[in-house]
Order: sequence, then structure tokens, then C-alpha cells
Amino acid sequence: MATTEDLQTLVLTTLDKSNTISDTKDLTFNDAPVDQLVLFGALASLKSKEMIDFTPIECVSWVLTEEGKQVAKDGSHEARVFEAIPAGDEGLPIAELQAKVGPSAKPGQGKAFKNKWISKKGANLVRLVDSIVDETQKDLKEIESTGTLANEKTLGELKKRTLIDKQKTTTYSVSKGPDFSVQIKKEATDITTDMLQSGEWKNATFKKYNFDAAGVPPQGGHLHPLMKVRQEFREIFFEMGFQEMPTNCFAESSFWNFDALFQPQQHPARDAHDTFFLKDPATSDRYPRDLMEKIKKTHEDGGDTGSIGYNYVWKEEEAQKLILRTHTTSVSSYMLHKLSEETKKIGEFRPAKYFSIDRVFRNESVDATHLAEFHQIEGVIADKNLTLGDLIGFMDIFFKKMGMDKIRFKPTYNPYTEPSMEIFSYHEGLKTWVEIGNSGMFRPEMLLPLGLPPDVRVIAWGLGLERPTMVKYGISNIRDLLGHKVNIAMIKDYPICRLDKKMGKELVGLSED
Ligand SMILES: N[C@@H](Cc1ccccc1)C(=O)O
Repeated sequence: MATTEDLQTLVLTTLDKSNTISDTKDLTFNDAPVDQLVLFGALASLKSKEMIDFTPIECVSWVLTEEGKQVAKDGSHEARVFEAIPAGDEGLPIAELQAKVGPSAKPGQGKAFKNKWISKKGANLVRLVDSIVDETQKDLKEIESTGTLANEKTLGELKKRTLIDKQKTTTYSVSKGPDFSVQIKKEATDITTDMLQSGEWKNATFKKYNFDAAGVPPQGGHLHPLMKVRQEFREIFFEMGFQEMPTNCFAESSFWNFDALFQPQQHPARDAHDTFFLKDPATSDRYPRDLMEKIKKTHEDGGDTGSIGYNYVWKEEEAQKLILRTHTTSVSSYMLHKLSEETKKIGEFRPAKYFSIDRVFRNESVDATHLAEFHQIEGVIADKNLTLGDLIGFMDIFFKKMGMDKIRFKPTYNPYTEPSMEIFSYHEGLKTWVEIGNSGMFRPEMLLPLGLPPDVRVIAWGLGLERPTMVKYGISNIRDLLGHKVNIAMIKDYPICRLDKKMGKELVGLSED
């Protein structure tokens, strides 16, 4: 096949000889017609250098269909039917026609009757004429070589019989341009340092600016899908009057992550199998001493909370251990302590609504739906006299905003909440209830040492960010979304997403845990 360069040379030498090319359909390269699509590229490039000018010629021609080609070769169905019937009065029993001419029997018979070539005699078909001329075959052969027929009506009929089809082609008429030459000159696109130094720029021919060309798309930053979905959730929280908690520090002391949450020091979650411990630095004591004393007492015997505690000896070394936070509830405990300090300072308790969406870490084995790090969405409401009914009612509203309208709760256990409830949503497709989050009312053993007034109740809940994101972007393996195996290009390619009504129904579709 001719390359663009071949065709450019062909066009230029042809123009050199004859000034114009009236229709490029007549151009040949190595005795074969040229591909008009490749030719267009060659012409456009020559035109941009003003070496030539060209205008398109739209042309409609006819081509044979597969069946049409068969007829052009072997004769029409009607001619084959005619040939199958022997001359003479006897003719051919109708029942035998199919066996003799195959699929041509049915269309051929009708046409041969219409042409008055044959007729019926009893159960037989007989010839009415001695010989026939197969016009259909002749017409098709002509169309095959010239692309058309003089008789429009016949063209219509052949098209109806699906023997031919229309084809649109574009060819070109070409003339010389103001800068015509048989040689294609090299055009520089930029002035380079070398050209300036050598003085070559003075004689160089520069490529013309093409003001119509689309520019190179500017490179910009791209938000990761998780960050786009996070923004959607942030907007839900903001419109409900929540304040965002500062969660930018991944390393946390066990104190805020576990102890302040009334999680006993021998709790299995504090094991290296579940938690990443930091080596250097390995400890931190950045927590108030008086608060630590109160928490220690509460763990040991309940302190002033009315609880009997866990009845063990609480050790500060455990609380000091630095870890990668296992949940964002560590930040909630810190924020509630700050809220109580604020309450003392202004002498008045002000209700608070906090949320955070950020990364947490768990030393788990990794599979298609689990990673050792993921994002938690967490909400906390502190107010006087809140009840479990408030938590349930609030959950209903919150999840409805995410498109989940059938919500149910199941009692569960968390060291820091009582009562605690797993949240389930009904999945229309799976016809079952699927777990979507965890929630509860923070225990007095957690809130009282933090210094909150005794009539303040705190309701809180948490859910993952990865699952809604995977649903939204149709990602089935979490490792395609987050971690070192992520294809960076996908971050660029994914569109902006919007949570929508349908989301909730799909959201609960991925298997949990
Ligand atoms: N911290 C819990 C979620 C939760 C938050 C607040 C209250 C109750 C539960 C978790 O990691 O799953």
C-alpha cells in the first residue's frame, strides 16, 4: 500500500506535468487505485505548506452485495429456475425445483412467472419461451465495473432485492498552490538555540501557525476517585451543620486510640496482629496527665463514673505506644476532650456536631476487598439528653441522603459505646440486608473522664469510604483503587462522580468483611 509520502510524491509529480488533477479517483499507484483516506492526509499536509489546494468531490456509487456478487457470477435466481426446467410439454414437477436450484427456487420462480418465462401446467412447471436473456446478471455485471446503471428504476429494484447497495465516496480535485514545488521543503516548527547560534534561522522556512488546531491539553492535577467521593460526603455533612475534625496526623498514641475510648489494655485489637506499632519514635506522652489519671482509674475500678471498671492494673507504657491509628474515633475522643475544655472555659456547654473522613490502618491480610489501610467516614453528635431514638432517627436521615432508605439496626459490641448497633441497609438486587456501618452511644466510662457534663450524651457512627467509591466507579478489586498497584492513569481518566439516589441500593452490594 502506498504511504503518505508515496502519495505526496505522486500528487506533486502529476501536478508538475498537468497542472491539475480533476478527480483523484483516477490516480493510481503501482497500477492500483489509491486509498482516498490516506490520500486526504497527504493532501492536507501539502495544503498546510501551501504547495497545493484541493476540494472534495462527493460521489455516490453502487456496489454489489455478497448475494449480488453471486448473481453476477452464476446468473440470477429466475434464470437458474428457467434453466432447471427442461424444454418441452413435460416440464418439471414443482416439488423437484427446490432440490435442483436450492434457495434460488422461491425468489426465482416468482420472478420467472412475472417475466412470462415459465408457467404452471398441472403439478408441473413448463417453459413459455425457448430462450431468455438474463438482464439481472447483465445489469449487475455493469454495476460491478462502472459503479452505476443508466436506468434508475432498475437500480431501485436491485436495491430492493438486496443485490446492490449505495456507497458514498469522497475524492478530490487538486490544483497547484502558491508555494508549489516538486520537492517537499523541510519546515521548522520552532526556533532552537542551535539555529540562533548558527544563523540558520535566517534561511529556514517555518511552519505556519495553525490557529484552528486544538492545543495540547494542559496538564493539571487530578483528584483520586476516593477524594472525589470524599468531597460528596463532606458536602452531606456540611449541609447538616457538621464541623470537620482535624485528622491529618496518621500516627497516634494508644492513649487516644484505645485508652481514652475505654478499650482495655489487653483487648485483642491492641495486638501487633491487628495494629501497626511505630518503631521510631515508639512512644508519645502528649496527653494531659490529669486526664490520664482519670482514665487509668476508670479502667481499673470505674473511678467516679459509677462503673466497676475492668479490674486490672493500667500501665502507662501501653498507653504511650505510638501506632498508626486503627480508627478515626481516636480523633473523636481527642475532640470531645477539647469540647469539654471549651465548656469549662466558657462556663456553658454548646452542642457539637463533628465529622471526619480520613485514612486508618489495620494490620490485616490483604485481598480483593481488604487493604491494610482504608478510609473511614465518622460522625459524632454531642448534646444534652440525646437518646438511642435520636441516633436511629439521625441515621435514617443521614443514610437517606446517601440514597439508602431502608435501614435497620442490630445490637453489637464496641468497648466505647453502649448500646452499640450495626447498621444494615436493604439491597433490592440481592433481596437481603447488608451491613454498611457501625454506631452507638459513647459510654459514660469514656465521656466522664474526658470531662463532659454528666447530662451530655454523644452518639456516633462510622462507615467505610472505599465501598461507595468502588460501586460508583465500577471497581471490583480494592487494589485497583488504593495502594501501590494502582494504575495512575485511571486517576486521570475517571470522571467526576456524584452520589445519587440509586447509589445506596448499589452501595450495599459489595461483600463486607
Ligand atoms: N470506630 C468504629 C466505628 C464507630 C464509630 C463511632 C461509634 C461506633 C462505632 C470502627 O472502627 O468500626
